[in-house]
Amino acid sequence: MGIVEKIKEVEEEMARTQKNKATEYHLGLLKAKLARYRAQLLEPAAKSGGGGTGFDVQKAGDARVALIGFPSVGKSTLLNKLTHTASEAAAYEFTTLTAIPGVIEYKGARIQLLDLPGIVEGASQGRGRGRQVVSTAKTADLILIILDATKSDEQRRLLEIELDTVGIRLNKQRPDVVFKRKTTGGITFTATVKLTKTDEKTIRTILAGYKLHNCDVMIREDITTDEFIDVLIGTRKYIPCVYVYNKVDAISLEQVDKLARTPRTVVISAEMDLNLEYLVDRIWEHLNMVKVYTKKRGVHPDLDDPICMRKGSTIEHVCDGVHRSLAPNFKYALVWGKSSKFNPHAQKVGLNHLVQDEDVVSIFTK
Ligand SMILES: Nc1nc2c(ncn2[C@@H]2O[C@H](COP(=O)(O)OP(=O)(O)OP(=O)(O)O)[C@@H](O)[C@H]2O)c(=O)[nH]1
Ligand SMILES: [K+]
Ligand SMILES: [Mg+2]
Repeated sequence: MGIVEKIKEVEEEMARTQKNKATEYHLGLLKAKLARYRAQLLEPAAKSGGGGTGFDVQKAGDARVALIGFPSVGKSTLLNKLTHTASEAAAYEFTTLTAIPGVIEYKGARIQLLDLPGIVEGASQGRGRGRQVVSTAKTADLILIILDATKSDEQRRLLEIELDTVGIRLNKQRPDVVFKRKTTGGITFTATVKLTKTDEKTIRTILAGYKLHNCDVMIREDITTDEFIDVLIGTRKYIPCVYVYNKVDAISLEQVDKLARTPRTVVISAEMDLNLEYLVDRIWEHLNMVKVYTKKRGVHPDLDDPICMRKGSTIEHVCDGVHRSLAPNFKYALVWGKSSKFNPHAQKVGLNHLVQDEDVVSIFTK
């Protein structure tokens, strides 16, 4: 039996099993099994067709944004409008057959935008080029889910399922769980908060299902059973996403207004150039980018050429952004701005100092 059939079997068993206290552990086991099969399905070595590798497009710029959607929702039209790239756009489905990169230049940052083939329901199971598309999506810092405003909203849920199936967790944080494998000593289980959505017994059942008999588990957040399995599997990607409804030129103002009020949603018309600047602003915001200006001694900072990094970056990242030789020869840095303890005055800091948006940094070497 192939993995796809095995998955189907487990899914059917889960559907048959009534959800109650008595079946909770059994369902937990099935969930773990399902997660394992799905992980296998995406391994490059899997025999069941396709493999799990994405399109081979080199990462470029300061961040990567992937366009995901069903065929003919306007992904290529959008790429062409936002970047100086020509990706074929046409009225028939599956116009785009591979990944086409373009670059958005914004606030001194270079954001790579990836146009991808349309995916179909079941993409994650290997239908169409779906597996390659969703694997490529895993490499993105932000996913734009492109939706056709003239079509049913079911498309959004279906796309979310496809991405979830390949291990992409949209708009979620990695669960706050410490998990350590050991060679002896059995299982140590600690929860620092009250667990209302899962319990110790379920978790121990799952650990047994994975043949994990020696490990430390410390749960610091009220997680679900599924979230615990995510931690065990370990290869989940936590990626923010923005829902983009295209073709709003073709629906009523009332409908546009309703869509626009949904969280994390932007309404646009790629063809009519509606709201595209606003979309780029939101892309920037959700990428959580910070830009830092560097300053040489005795001169003003260079405001035209900031270094752009993801939020959570340090002085070490700033050094690497200037030149590879800088960090190894680093002595100290002076930082002005929000991250300085003495703002508006400078603070002397080391490589581990976290920078904030619009900081000015001077680096001193040995
Ligand atoms: N009314 C309207 N039509 C649009 C808009 N954007 C794109 N289209 C049309 O939608 C059709 C599909 O556009 P594409 O850009 O090829 O769509 P795609 O998502 O890249 O399609 P695939 O590559 O086949 O998956 C074309 O006929 C476009 O002219 C829009 O904002 N409004
Ligand atoms: K098309
Ligand atoms: Mg296309």
